[in-house]
Amino acid sequence: MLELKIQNISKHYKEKTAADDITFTLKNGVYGLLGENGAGKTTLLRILCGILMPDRGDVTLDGISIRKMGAGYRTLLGYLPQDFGYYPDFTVKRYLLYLASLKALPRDKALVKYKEMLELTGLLGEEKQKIKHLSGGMIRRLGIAQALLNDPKILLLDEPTAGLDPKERIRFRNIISSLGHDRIVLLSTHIVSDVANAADRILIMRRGKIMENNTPDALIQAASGHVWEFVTTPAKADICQKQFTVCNVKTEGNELRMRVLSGERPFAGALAAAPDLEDAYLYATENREVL
Ligand SMILES: Nc1ncnc2c1ncn2[C@@H]1O[C@H](COP(=O)(O)OP(=O)(O)OP(=O)(O)O)[C@@H](O)[C@H]1O
Repeated sequence: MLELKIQNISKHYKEKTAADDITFTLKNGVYGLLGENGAGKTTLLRILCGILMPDRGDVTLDGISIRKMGAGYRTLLGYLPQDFGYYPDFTVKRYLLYLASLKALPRDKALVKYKEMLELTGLLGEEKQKIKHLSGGMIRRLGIAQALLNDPKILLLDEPTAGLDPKERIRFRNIISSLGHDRIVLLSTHIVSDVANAADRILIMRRGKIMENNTPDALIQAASGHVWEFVTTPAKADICQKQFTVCNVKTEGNELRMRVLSGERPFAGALAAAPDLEDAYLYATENREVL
């Protein structure tokens, strides 16, 4: 099993710190990289791809620096950038075969592989369609198809569900879940539900640092006892918004059902609620200064 080690990685853009002494190890499985916009996710993924040099630290695969591996590393890698470049006038088939040739796949293998990828991503039948005529969701699926052409052992996906409707998100999540058995999959997103079911581990990134690296269950467990629900009036809800981190608000007739984070029971009538991963993410990031 491959072991991708990220060791003391730092990256600065002028005075901005995008990666701040990051250390963690990836093995086979699906990892969700969660963080708000600007947390440093894209920077980290680009460093893992070897297309961005860190100021400090190193990334090693089975003990060998990826800088030294060069092209050998790239053959093991599949990458879906946030804004992946595609050619609007290319057909789906031409695009995938073109990408396969860039990845140095022999033609006969490419012809088999591109069909397999179309099947996996639900695009079979769209071969002759020009990319500019595909929906946003189909283009994203085409993005994952190209990233998988060389059967990569390391798959890096940067915000793959951005702009997708709920049905496409579910479709995408199902594809991701099926991929983590025999490879490293790292998926960056700021949407918790994108990784809630698919990820074996969750990395939470904030201001260039990895604040948490744990299983979803362990994160949920840590938030246990800190999530409360109660029904209140709109006027009182305003006060609560200022007092607590609010996980959710739902209208119930003239009143509001609030779900908040609190170290102790906020009111006599508040009931302890079982945390979900969204609550756990808020709990892990709320009021915690990044050291
Ligand atoms: N080329 C650059 N020059 C200057 N600052 C940059 C550059 N690239 C990123 N940054 C800054 O570094 C920080 C991390 O950016 P990055 O794109 O890695 O975050 P992100 O978590 O991927 O955010 P998003 O979800 O918005 O893409 C941000 O504050 C960003 O403005």
